[in-house]
Amino acid sequence: MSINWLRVVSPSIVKLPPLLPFSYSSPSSCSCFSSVVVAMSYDKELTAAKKAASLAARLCQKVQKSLLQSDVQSKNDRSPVTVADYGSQALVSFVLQQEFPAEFSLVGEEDSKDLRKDGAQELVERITKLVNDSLVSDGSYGVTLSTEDVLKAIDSGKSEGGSQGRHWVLDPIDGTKGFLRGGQYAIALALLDRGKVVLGVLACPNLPLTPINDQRSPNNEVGCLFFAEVGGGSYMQPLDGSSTVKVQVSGVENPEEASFFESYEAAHSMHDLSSLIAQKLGVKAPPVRIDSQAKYGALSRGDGAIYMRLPHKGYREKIWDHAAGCIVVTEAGGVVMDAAGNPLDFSKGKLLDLDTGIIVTNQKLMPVLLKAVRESLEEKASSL
Ligand SMILES: Nc1ncnc2c1ncn2[C@@H]1O[C@H](COP(=O)(O)OS(=O)(=O)O)[C@@H](OP(=O)(O)O)[C@H]1O
Ligand SMILES: [Mg+2]
Repeated sequence: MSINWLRVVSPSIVKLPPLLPFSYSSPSSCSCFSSVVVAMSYDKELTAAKKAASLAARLCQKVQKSLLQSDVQSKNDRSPVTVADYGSQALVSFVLQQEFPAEFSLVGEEDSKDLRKDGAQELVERITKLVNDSLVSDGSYGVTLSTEDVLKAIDSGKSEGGSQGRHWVLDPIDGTKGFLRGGQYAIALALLDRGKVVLGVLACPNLPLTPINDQRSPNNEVGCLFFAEVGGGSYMQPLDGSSTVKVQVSGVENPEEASFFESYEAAHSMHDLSSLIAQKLGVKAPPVRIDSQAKYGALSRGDGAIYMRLPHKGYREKIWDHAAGCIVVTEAGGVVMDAAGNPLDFSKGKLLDLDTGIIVTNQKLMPVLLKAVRESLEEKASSL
């Protein structure tokens, strides 16, 4: 890796030290894991998670490429994302089970119910072919899966998670709308150990390797893999597996200089509320709207300083939409909280039990962001 390349990428990306062999006490502000010191290494799990997510990313890239090249694709045809979603979950599940046959539990977004219905056979065959092609190109396992093997691998994701034992947490394609649009999406994989997120991997096939909106360096090269292990920092490498860099969140202290991320889809986050909060903070830059947990990845390397996710009333957040992103950001020095200032609790099963929304920023900006969020929520409530 050349130092010049590092300089171009971002001032907040610094040279890579070797990965630490053991985890150590986490910063008290970190919301993803325990403040108890646990001398535990998850290196083997991290290596497997990176491999699984990278393979799944390649599978998804292949499907998205053919989707975008196809001019007969109807706007409402969700079959490409369906095939890639299930294929990604089957592949990740298969790889993790091969690596950890003794102890395996996966909380995945998908299950095979719809695939077992009449008329789904052709879909299942397409998924199986994609998975087998990926396994052949990897060459590690020397097996060919049957359609039933693939359905079983998908269904291994039925765990409920919780506060006991270890559970993998997977969003096989986070940002399905972005995937269909040709925009951002992510394969998000995390490991919970006794209810705490201890590692996370975010494969973002369409995220530029250089900072988003950087006028000086064109975003020609895309495909980022972010990964973090508790106590070991956050890292990014190109999806092709070359040079790794350590990443850090933005050090911006003046909110006027901060730019913020939010969901691309207005249905997923209240853009009017985030705009009010940004106004209170004096943020000058317009919002950066991108799909999926690619937002956490981009924030972890300092592309922007704030991420606000403020779903409409009644929406319940799922752990697979935040677990990997949360540890990637906290290990990069950031803070992830709900809108009331509580850390996220991943030990309660598939759902997060939280107040109003999720906000993410660096340690310096969090108090002012929380204040602006509280005031804006009060104003919104009194105007109803
Ligand atoms: N109504 C509503 N409110 C809030 N969030 C919702 C809602 N509906 C869905 N989702 C979840 O949002 C995930 C997509 O993440 P983003 O909102 O960051 O990206 S995007 O703007 O939708 O593209 C998306 O993840 P995927 O389903 O994996 O794509 C959903 O889990
Ligand atoms: Mg999702």
